[in-house]
Amino acid sequence: MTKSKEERFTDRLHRNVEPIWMHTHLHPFVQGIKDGSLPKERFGYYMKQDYVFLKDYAKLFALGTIKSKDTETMSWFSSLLHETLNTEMDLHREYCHEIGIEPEELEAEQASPINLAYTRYMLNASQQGTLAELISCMLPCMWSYHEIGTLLKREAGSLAEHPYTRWIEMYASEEFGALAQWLINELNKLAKDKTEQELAVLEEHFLTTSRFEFMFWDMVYYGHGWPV
Ligand SMILES: Cc1ncc(CN)c(N)n1
Repeated sequence: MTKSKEERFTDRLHRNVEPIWMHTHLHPFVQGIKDGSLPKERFGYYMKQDYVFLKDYAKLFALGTIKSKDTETMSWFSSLLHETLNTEMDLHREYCHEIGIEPEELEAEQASPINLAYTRYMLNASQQGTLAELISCMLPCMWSYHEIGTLLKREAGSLAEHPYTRWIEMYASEEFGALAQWLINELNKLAKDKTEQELAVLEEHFLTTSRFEFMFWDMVYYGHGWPV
């Protein structure tokens, strides 16, 4: 009889959030990207809010270098920071340019309540906590987007005339997947020395930020802003 493969810590994390991620994949905003039916103005609002999000999200990678113990780990975080600011945010700048959103408008965009709550949660937990806490906060962002991109690429059919081809291609790409995979591997390494109590804290961060991911899609779809 073959021995079943040992479960990694991130398998456990993924299993716990599967219902949330499934709802995320089926969210009308994500489905609208897939079939191209999402109105350009809605996509533009998402691009602007996501740009604000990424400005803060990128700071987590800088914090990652501060909390790293060796130059190889520092170098990975520095690549993640560079890719986010230059490759991923270039996509946002390009889409905004095409939609007619001026660079000044993009730079001046203010975070919606959900956006603010999500980034403040991650920045706070990452500043106060360990490197493992930092990665467990940031991981649903990278991992769930790669899953979504991969699924959409498989399900969308021809992307030749599709309005959101570049978005799908970026998040489905091997390059993006490799960055998410590095974070997964790193978290599994760090988890090996943790007590069950410490693992439960990591699990909580992963669950909370997975919920925020869903709420972010919901926010850009329905346009939830400040009530007054
Ligand atoms: C809200 C959100 N989550 C994740 C990603 C992928 N970096 C993103 N761009 N925006």
